[in-house]
Amino acid sequence: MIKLAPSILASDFNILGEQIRQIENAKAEYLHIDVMDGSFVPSISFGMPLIASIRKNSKLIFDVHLMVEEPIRYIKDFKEAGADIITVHTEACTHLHRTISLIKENGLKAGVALNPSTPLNSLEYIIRDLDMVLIMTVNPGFGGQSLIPATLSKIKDMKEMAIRTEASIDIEVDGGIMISNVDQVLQAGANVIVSGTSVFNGDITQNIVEFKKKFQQYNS
Ligand SMILES: O=C(CO)[C@@H](O)[C@H](O)COP(=O)(O)O
Ligand SMILES: [Fe+2]
Repeated sequence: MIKLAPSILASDFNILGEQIRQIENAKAEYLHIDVMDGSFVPSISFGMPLIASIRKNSKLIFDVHLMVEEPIRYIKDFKEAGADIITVHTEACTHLHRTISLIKENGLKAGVALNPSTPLNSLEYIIRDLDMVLIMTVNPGFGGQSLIPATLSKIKDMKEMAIRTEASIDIEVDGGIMISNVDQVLQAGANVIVSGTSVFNGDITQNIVEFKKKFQQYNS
C-alpha cells in the first residue's frame, strides 16, 4: 500500500491546525514532520513543543524526520511529544544501532535516512532492525528543491537490497516529489511518498486527490 506523507515544512504556520485537518480529511496516511537543528543541516525548523501541540488535535501517524546531530539525546522527548515513527540520519549518529534500539524500546517505529551521497551498504548490518529506510532525493535542509535524478537508481537498488535481505521495510522518499515525477519514484520501488510544496501549494485537498490517483495503479 502506497502512503502519502505531506510535509508541514511547506505549510502556512499561521493556519497550521486547519491545514492538518484538511490533510486528515483527504485521507493522507502520515504527517511528515521535519525537525532541523541548524547544525546537521543549515536551517532550523521546529521541535517538540510544536509536535505536542498538533498531537492534541490529530490522529494522523506522525512521521518525524530528525535532521539533528546525535538524535539519541532526544528520542524520549519526541516520543512524549507524540511521534509514531522516528527517522534518524545515519550521518548524524555515532552509534546508529544504539539509537535505533532506543527508538524501538520506546515502542515507536524506527527509520534510517540516507543523504543522496551516502551509500546503501551503510545499512547492511542494520536493515533487519528497521521499519523504514528514507532515501533522500534532495540534500536535506530545505523544502522546495529539485529531485536529484541519480537518486532514482538508488531507490531501485534499495528495493533490491530489501528483497535480497528479506527485510520487510517501507521505502520512503523525500524531496522534490511532485505529481509530475511521482511515477518515477513509485516505479523505482518507493512506497511512502513525502511531499511538501506539491501538497501545500494551491488546493491541499485536490493535490492529495491527484497524488492518490497516481498511487492507485501501484496498489493492485
Ligand atoms: O526533509 C525535507 C527537507 O530536508 C523534506 O521533508 C522537505 O520538507 C520536502 O519538501 P518538498 O521538497 O516536497 O517541498
Ligand atoms: Fe523530510
